[in-house]
Amino acid sequence: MSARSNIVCYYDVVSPYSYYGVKLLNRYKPQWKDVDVELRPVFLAGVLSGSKNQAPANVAAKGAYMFKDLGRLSTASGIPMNFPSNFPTMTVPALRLLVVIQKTESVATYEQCVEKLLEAYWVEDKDVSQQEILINALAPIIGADKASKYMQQTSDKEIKQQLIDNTNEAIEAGAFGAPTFVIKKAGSDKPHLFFGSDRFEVITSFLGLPYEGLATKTSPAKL
Ligand SMILES: N[C@@H](CCC(=O)N[C@@H](CS)C(=O)NCC(=O)O)C(=O)O
Repeated sequence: MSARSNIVCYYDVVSPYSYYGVKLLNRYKPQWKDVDVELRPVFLAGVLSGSKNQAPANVAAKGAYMFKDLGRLSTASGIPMNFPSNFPTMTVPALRLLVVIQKTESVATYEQCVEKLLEAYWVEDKDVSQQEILINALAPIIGADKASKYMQQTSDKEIKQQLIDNTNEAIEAGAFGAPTFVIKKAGSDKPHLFFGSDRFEVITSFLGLPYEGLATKTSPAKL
């Protein structure tokens, strides 16, 4: 049991709402005191099948709606998004790479790498299924040598297992999609699950934290 509240955000790079979830979390986080936040990579396809759910894009009407909703969310939040030309793509190499980085680098560096790979896919339309593209994207943050070394480590049994464990942990917590937030209030071990990048108003009310809405004072939407 911790004296601080705790938020674990389960995300996949393939998930556009995970992109918004992580961006918004990073935007709000500096205003939140006494809260620990962790970004934990999961394989969304595994979460969907493990919870007997299916991807929204598999339902034609949901897929069409989602496409419009993502554009509106970009306008409302001031967070840029360009729908990638190869959607969905295989993100397991990217997720395993982030598992290695989370185990090896500082929290700040890991979080920068998460944001960078999400942006590579959701803003720059890079094919993040390709090892070379992942290494080049992370080189400015951790250096090309380390990025290549970490990429080699993605074939380690322990790293593959960690991604499976993260995914199973999310399913066991009740996740059925991404982003999923599992939250424990300060002084309690009881987990509470919230689904979606649109739940911050409810999450902050639940934890008694400040929340300024999608377009904060500092977001481009209000400039
Ligand atoms: N309303 C949510 C939608 C999140 C969402 O649709 N996530 C997709 C992955 S990008 C998913 O896992 N969907 C499962 C479902 O809708 O059941 C939000 O704004 O974040």
